[in-house]
Amino acid sequence: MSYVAMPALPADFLTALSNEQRAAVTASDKYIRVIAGPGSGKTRVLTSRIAHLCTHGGVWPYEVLAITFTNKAAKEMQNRLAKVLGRVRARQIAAGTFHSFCVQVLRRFIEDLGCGYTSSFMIYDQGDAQAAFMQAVKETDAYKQLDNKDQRKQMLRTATKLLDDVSNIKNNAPSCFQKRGHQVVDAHERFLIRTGGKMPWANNLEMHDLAQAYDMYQAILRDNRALDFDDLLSGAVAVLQKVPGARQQLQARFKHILVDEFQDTNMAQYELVRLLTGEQGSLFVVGDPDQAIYGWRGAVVANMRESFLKDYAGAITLNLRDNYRSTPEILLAAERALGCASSMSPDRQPLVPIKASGPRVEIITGEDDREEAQVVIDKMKQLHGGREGVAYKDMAVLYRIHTLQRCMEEPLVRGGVPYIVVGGTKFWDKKEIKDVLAFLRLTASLEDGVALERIINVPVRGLGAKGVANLKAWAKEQGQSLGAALFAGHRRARLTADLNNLEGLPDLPPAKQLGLKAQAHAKVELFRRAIVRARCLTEANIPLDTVIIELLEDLDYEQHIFSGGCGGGDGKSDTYKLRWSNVQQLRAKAGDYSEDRPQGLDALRGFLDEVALLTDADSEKAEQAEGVRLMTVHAAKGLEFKVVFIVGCEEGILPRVWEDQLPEDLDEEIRLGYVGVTRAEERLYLCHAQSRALYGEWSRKSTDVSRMLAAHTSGQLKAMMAKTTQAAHATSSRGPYDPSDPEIALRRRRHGEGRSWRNEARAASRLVTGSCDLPCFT
Ligand SMILES: Nc1ncnc2c1ncn2[C@@H]1O[C@H](COP(=O)(O)OP(=O)(O)OP(=O)(O)O)[C@@H](O)[C@H]1O
Repeated sequence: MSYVAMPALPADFLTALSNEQRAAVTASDKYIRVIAGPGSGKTRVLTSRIAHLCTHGGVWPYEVLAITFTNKAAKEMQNRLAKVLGRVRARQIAAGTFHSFCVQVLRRFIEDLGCGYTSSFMIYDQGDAQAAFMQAVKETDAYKQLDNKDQRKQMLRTATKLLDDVSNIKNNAPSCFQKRGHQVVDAHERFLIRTGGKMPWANNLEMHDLAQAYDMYQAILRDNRALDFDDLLSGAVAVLQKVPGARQQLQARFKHILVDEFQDTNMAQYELVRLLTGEQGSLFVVGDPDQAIYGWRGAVVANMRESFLKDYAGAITLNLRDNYRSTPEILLAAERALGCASSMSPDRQPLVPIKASGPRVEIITGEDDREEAQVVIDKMKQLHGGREGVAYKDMAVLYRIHTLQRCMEEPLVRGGVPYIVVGGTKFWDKKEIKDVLAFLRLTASLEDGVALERIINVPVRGLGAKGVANLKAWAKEQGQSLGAALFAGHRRARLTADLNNLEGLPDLPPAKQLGLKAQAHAKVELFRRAIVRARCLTEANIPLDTVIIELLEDLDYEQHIFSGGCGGGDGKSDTYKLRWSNVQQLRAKAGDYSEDRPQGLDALRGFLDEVALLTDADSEKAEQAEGVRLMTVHAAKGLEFKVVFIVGCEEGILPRVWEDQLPEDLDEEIRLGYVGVTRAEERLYLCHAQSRALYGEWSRKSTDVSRMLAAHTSGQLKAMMAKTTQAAHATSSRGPYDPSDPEIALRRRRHGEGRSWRNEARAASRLVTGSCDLPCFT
């Protein structure tokens, strides 16, 4: 597998570019939009343009802001640039994701907004936000009015979905920071009317209930001095809108802004870029509307398609059409998949393969999902053990939904094929890691109620729900949050000379006053002292990893894991060793992070920020480790593999189809298929099962083959394929891709003669009537 090899930039980096890439790198226009197909070298272009600006354009590195899709991409970009500019200059380039950039803006300017937040705010990740939102929903009238327990449960279950709505609302109403719920919901409604979207929450809560939940949720965040991911964006937008000094400072610094994956920007991100660019800045955006796959989380493809040209007078458009990644056969499959969409960009340009012809795209048909998986695994073994000797790490299995991961895992284990799940249960989502992070968050912010709630009874302190409720009631009596009440007087605490103990921390009130049993009371006191001691050690600039060792020892956390407190048996089992080694890894990561930085609370907060801002694509799986990669198509965005298997190419799975689906949602599913197909460099296998059990169903149900796969195999396309591939294959030593190949024909028959091929026909007719351009392989 290559996690898209970034180009090493030699001093003469311009010569390594194609003509169209060089045109994009050297263009001197102020506003540039580059529409770049998959595999066309966006990353190379972005990196080279920055190098060019700094070496030939008289630009200082610190004047450049590069917004990348992942933090990892930003780091790699800086490493490559170091080869041209030198490490010191490369480090001056501000490169990161939208969220990490916004955190920096907010740490510096949030107090100027006068919204009550200080620069030491915490960042709530998805899990924390969900916990806070559950609490908020419970406070709504709609919830309280339900007297039926099942209905209440149902409402809480849908709260996760509602949180997505809230997230979309925030992202589509860029001026919403700290506004009231009804204003924000109204703004979102106007946005939806304007863009023809539908009200996502209508079947769950009325609008005023949603507005109320929104207000409650924001209040919980405020009380905990926390911001969620979406607040980071809208907060930074608010800074740029309302703090003229900040805006001027940032505009004066970032004279050259470059944004990758522009098709996936939401309204808040678009507005942020607009404000940062101002009148004077230059803006270079790269993206591909055909790979827009994040509409469901608020991305607005029109930002790239239309708004950019309207908002930036004199903007030019350049195209990168050459595809360096995939064989013509794979690109043909990609074009066909995309041809199933009901609409496409009017300005889209077909991909041009640079690679020579390769093996044909194969269809794998299983009678059921077990057989599908088995055939895939047999194929992997054959490729690995055969003449080509393809390494397992160069193969990927992509799927639309996580459930399909499980169908693959067991046969992989049985077949002795090593594999790595990318973006599955991530290191950072493991229970023990979440616990330790909650201890650290509480250390950094003693009022963080969500972190406190998670670990108030971890390791077990005999509190139970009643004990916690009594503690909360006690805090409420004093008009304080639980954190504020528990840690009151912490400022008076001092470390003893040997750093082992605390002096001056006032004791908790007696057990009776807190409504606790004596033993629980004593344990809460120990817990409290452990956290305050960790805080004092941090403030005394003790290295972060040492603070973690001390804290976990004070809390006796290893014993907690040893005795199965995190699940998975007692100390004899491997689970204990695994969990404890995860904790050790976390400690080491904290040590690495803080190694060349000043210690103290800022280092702790910086480390927690970095962790909170990790994305799936920042996955830390060792890139060189052997093993087939398993991941969703979303997680595969931006990656490339020699061999790709897309499993579950069935209607309802890829594309996912649901009731009331809007045509644009279906088109996004089709684009997702296109993204999947274009990850393959040399070999592509489109796989499906004729019957499948999904979502815990006991029996397998028969399936319809995906329209994208059907479009690929359609007989009606044969003539066109022959015509369009002729030129491309003229220079190839191998024969052209031939769908009439007996092997495929056999598989198709096996798939079921007489089956309704309505999807195939529908897709084919769209192509035949020419509603999409076929690739120009000339
Ligand atoms: N001028 C070039 N010469 C040779 N190889 C190139 C050139 N430009 C790009 N490549 C290679 O093409 C592959 C695809 O490049 P890259 O991953 O940057 O594409 P991309 O446009 O970001 O694709 P996607 O949008 O699909 O993620 C990489 O392996 C890259 O090294």
